Amino acid sequence: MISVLVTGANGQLGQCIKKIEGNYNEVHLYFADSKTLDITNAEGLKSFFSKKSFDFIINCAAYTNVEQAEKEPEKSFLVNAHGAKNLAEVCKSYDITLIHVSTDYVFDGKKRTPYLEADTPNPINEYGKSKLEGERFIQQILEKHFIIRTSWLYSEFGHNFFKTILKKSKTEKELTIITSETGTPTNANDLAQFLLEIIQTNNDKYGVYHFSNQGEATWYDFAKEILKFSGKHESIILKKTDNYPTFADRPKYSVLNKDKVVNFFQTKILDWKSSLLLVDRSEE
Ligand SMILES: NC(=O)C1=CN([C@@H]2O[C@H](COP(=O)(O)OP(=O)(O)OC[C@H]3O[C@@H](n4cnc5c(N)ncnc54)[C@H](OP(=O)(O)O)[C@@H]3O)[C@@H](O)[C@H]2O)C=CC1
Ligand SMILES: Cc1cn([C@H]2C[C@H](O)[C@@H](COP(=O)(O)OP(=O)(O)O[C@H]3O[C@@H](C)C(=O)[C@@H](O)[C@H]3O)O2)c(=O)[nH]c1=O
Repeated sequence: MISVLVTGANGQLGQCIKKIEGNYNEVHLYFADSKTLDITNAEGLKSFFSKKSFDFIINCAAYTNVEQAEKEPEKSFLVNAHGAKNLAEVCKSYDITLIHVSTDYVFDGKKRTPYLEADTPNPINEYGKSKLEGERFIQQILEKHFIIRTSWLYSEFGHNFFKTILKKSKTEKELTIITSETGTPTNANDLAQFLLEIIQTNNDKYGVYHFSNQGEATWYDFAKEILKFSGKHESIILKKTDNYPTFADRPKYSVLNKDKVVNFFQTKILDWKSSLLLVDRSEE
């Protein structure tokens, strides 16, 4: 039995992992939410790990409010950088492999072809800067790590663009959506499955990997497909804009190149539009 701790378990990705728990008989998952295990509390972590043992940690704990991070960057750094550092230290002490989730927002968006793992990050907002610092702490402290950068996560759980558009479509007749940012919407259920596949392969190909769904879209394209998905595309006016006012800057282009995960893990990745159709409709 492989013993795995999932931190930040009540978040979007944590809940997607919980949903598929039953498909992996050889993996025992222990779910810890932010109250049970605060990754910023180094002493609390030491006490927790002195009583329990794990082979892997999947770190789903993060500060993910991109807008708010501009106003309180210290909170974003506390969780995304120092929390990640604390976990790396614990993993080193107890010989645990850390699977850490990071973001396309570590890039500045100046490229026009999909970002490779070898491309130099240059985040343009506080959330992205804090996530990059977290990556760097892990790389400095711990050999046995997988850093999985993903993008534009959505699912039936938590807060995400998909759910925002569904909610807005219930009360508003018209939506205005940005066309000047291109990336790849990623079904968090697909990512959850990939993370458990990494554990199952039990390999030592440590390092940084990019995982998202295939293809690319603007937020406008994504909103259009969400409205189609919910059958609202004929009743709501969808307007394009290239300037939606926000506190945080976002990369204009953040599509991730997935060749490395496809080659190393032989994983099959769905196109973003096909995967959107598979989201659980009961939560709508
Ligand atoms: N959402 C997205 O679009 C994307 C996310 N990512 C990355 O994917 C990962 C998962 O994201 P997602 O599931 O969407 O995020 P969520 O915001 O849905 O979940 C994050 C979870 O972390 C918990 N958390 C916050 N602070 C702490 C802490 N100090 N100790 C323990 N837990 C804490 C939160 O708990 P509480 O609510 O109680 O604070 C929450 O349950 C993150 O690393 C994120 O950076 C990458 C690309 C895109
Ligand atoms: C709600 C809304 C947003 N937008 C714009 C604002 C912004 O530029 C873009 C995305 O909006 P959001 O704020 O929902 O998404 P955002 O929080 O930026 O999403 C990001 O979250 C973090 C956690 C990540 O790691 C990223 O990969 C990415 O998923 O869409 C519109 O144009 N119209 C709208 O009605």
